[in-house]
Amino acid sequence: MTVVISTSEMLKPESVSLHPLGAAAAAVPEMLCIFGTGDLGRSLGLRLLQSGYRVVYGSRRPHSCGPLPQGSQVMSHEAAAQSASLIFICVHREHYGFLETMAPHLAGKVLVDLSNNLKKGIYPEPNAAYLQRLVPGAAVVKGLNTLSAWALQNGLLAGKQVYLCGNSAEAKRAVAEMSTKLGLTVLDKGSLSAAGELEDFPLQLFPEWRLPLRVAVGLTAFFFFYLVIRDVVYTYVEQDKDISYRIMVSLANKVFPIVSLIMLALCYLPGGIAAFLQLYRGTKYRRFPDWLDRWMLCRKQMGLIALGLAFLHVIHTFMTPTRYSVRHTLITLVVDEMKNNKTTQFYFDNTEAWGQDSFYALGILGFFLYVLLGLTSLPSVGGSLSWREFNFIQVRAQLDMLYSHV
Ligand SMILES: NC(=O)C1=CN([C@@H]2O[C@H](COP(=O)(O)OP(=O)(O)OC[C@H]3O[C@@H](n4cnc5c(N)ncnc54)[C@H](OP(=O)(O)O)[C@@H]3O)[C@@H](O)[C@H]2O)C=CC1
Ligand SMILES: [Fe+3]
Repeated sequence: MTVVISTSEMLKPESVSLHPLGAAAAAVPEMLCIFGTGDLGRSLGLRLLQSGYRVVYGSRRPHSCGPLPQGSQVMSHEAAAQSASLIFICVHREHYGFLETMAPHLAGKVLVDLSNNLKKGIYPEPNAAYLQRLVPGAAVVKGLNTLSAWALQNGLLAGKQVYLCGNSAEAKRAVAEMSTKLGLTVLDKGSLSAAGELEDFPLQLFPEWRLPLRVAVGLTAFFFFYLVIRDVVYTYVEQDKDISYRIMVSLANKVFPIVSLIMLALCYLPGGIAAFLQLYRGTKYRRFPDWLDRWMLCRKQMGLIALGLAFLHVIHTFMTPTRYSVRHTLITLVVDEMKNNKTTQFYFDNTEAWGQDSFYALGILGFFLYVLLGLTSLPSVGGSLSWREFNFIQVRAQLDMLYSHV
């Protein structure tokens, strides 16, 4: 939809105050400008309109730029810039050149740089610093670049954390106010020199999962090869028996609980080390060493991996009696007994029955406590417990689970 606006209808920049003081000004929704009518521009415009703002697009081709959110206006870059004091730059960095030529029109404006790069280190300076160099008279704010057009389009913003940085406190405040109105939680990352860090965020793939996953894969590989050699290869060499089929279930079912318990220990160990370190240093106001910091930051992920492996262990254990090899062994035993007309193997051993049932009962209890630990670690659940309640469940569940399993 294209709405061409006459100059008289356009709001003059003086009247577009970011902090409307008068009641009259408050009645007119604030006008925000978006440069670029691509994916991000359109989704952001839609969200802003739904949050009660008015939106004007600045485009190279205002008359043929395709469908835009209903209620928005579209003009040339210059005209659009005049009607708002906050401008979102939804254009790729490669095309920033045109902003330099229109720098006089942008003096005194707040420019929000949302751009991302495809790879780290393609450009010598961050996109936002480049933009500030092209338009020195404007206040550049880097931020919101971790949002996606998809999330904006679908309104998946509530409580999502976004980062901002910029040299002008006033400009940052204006962008932060707007972001809060969209339902976002804003974290100020300081001056524009943090822009590079912000531009790297979207390029990271689950950063807090990397270390726990590496540890889990490393441990799994180690125990797997150890058990293959100890159980399969050794049996083959010593007894000339091929039991390699056991790799799939029996062996895996030995690896899962081992790695799971180690991961669980690794999840709670750094908390203990940190507490000892604080006692040793006599203060809690000194930074932990880097390795401990990194370890502490991925505790939740370690715990979740431990829970996942425990879950696999449960499924494998319940599946054991249904396996061909187990059924074959049992049937062979029965047939042998019948052939020899003996029933020595098949008297009912009460102790054995007690043993197995207790084994399963404790296993189920252990797994239940594991899940309880996992659930209380979720922020939404943990947040509803008092510190004492949280501590009680965490400590008790850990101890009981270890006892029940060992
Ligand atoms: N898509 C996403 O999910 C996200 C994108 N971003 C960032 O937002 C920016 C835009 O992304 P996106 O909307 O996906 O890209 P698109 O390619 O969809 O849109 C870019 C827009 O820029 C304008 N443009 C293109 N070439 C030029 C030029 N030479 N001079 C001036 N304007 C030009 C066009 O608008 P017009 O024709 O109206 O001038 C075009 O629609 C990028 O920097 C990207 O990194 C950041 C976070 C998420
Ligand atoms: Fe077990």
